[in-house]
Amino acid sequence: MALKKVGLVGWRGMVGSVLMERMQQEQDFSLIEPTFFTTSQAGQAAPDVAGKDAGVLQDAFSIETLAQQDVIITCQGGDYTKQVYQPLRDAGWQGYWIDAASALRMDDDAVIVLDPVNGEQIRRAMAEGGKTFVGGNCTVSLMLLALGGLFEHDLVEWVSPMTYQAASGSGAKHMRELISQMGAIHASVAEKVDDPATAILDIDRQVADFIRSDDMPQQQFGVPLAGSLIPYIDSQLDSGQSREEWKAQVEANKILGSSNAPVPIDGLCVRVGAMRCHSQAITLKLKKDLPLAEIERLLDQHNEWVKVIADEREVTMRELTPAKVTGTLSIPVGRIRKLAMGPEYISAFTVGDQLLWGAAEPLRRTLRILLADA
Ligand SMILES: NC(=O)C1=CN([C@@H]2O[C@H](COP(=O)(O)OP(=O)(O)OC[C@H]3O[C@@H](n4cnc5c(N)ncnc54)[C@H](OP(=O)(O)O)[C@@H]3O)[C@@H](O)[C@H]2O)C=CC1
Ligand SMILES: N[C@@H](CC(=O)OP(=O)(O)O)C(=O)O
Repeated sequence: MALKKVGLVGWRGMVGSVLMERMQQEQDFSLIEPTFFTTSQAGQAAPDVAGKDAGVLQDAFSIETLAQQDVIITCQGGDYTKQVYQPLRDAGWQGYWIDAASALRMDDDAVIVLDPVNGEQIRRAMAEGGKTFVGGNCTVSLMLLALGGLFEHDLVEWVSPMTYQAASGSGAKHMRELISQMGAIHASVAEKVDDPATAILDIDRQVADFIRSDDMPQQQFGVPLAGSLIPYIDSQLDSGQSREEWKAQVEANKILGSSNAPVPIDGLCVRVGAMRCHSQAITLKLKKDLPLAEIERLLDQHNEWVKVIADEREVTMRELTPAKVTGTLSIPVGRIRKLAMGPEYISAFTVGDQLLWGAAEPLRRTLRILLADA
């Protein structure tokens, strides 16, 4: 079956825009007949992608129009998915649904897609008639790409990822607010910063007073992020975990196909003042004592994006940071060493762009697999 008709929902949002860029870079549009949907601008001109006239924007709530698509890719968010997905299926639509939102991830008939880790599972599901494919949570996908070599060889007894998550995970408005907070802090003390004679403790006091004041922009986050951090992401669960922390074990094990005997994965998720790269400091226990060189070899060879960074100061400071990784598909992993707790206890630090591998890239690669296998 030729799967040409692809409907795109959420394409002008932040994740959707990154997806559009990547689809253009990889010439995905040459393989499909795109239809662009909108929840707010139906009838306006569709974007010009790869010189194709895609007509006008279609109503993203029209079950009838959606049902004409072979494939729907949505980055519109969980509320949209909840509103539209089931009525579309109930109307008899048998097409492929590829989604960035978390709403359907843990459904039995949905596969969480991260093909460098579970490509076989994705292809098997497609061959067996699976129609629902959902991108994983960003920290989960980025962790599995970094540590895939150890999971693949069933070497991991447990993992504790402590995250340093970027503002982009909260959305575009939050990214703007982070920059506003940074600018406002500087503006509040600029003269003193420029005067080398000023006492640093005076500057510090003034900055602290400003950050705590009502003048600090915080409409989106509700609290300061710049000059501070937020040790809670997503909603509160009865388990004591945040929902973001809960996702780590359930989603990672679903991707790994180990939900029946899950690898324990649990840690704290923290928002920091990075723009769009999530970092994770990982403690893991191996099932056996392996030489460091072997651990590094397994990690490095797992996929073409992961890159082991030697545990040396200079290269780590240059290569293993959000500033270096942002806007790229690279997944560096470094600070790999044996911890004092024993030879099976390993540390690692990894960074990844949460809009690329963390959100958009697994979706377009799933479309590619579909197009190749159809
Ligand atoms: N942010 C992230 O890191 C991640 C997000 N996701 C998922 O993706 C979903 C979408 O996230 P995100 O891309 O950040 O959401 P955005 O808020 O950037 O975009 C969502 C929608 O808002 C509408 N919109 C209204 N005004 C504008 C505007 N000025 N510019 C662009 N779009 C506008 C668009 O819909 P329309 O054209 O219909 O009006 C757009 O598709 C999330 O809800 C989540 O489920 C998944 C992984 C990571
Ligand atoms: N919760 C993530 C971003 C996100 O959208 O995650 P999910 O797709 O699991 O809802 C963050 O804040 O960094």
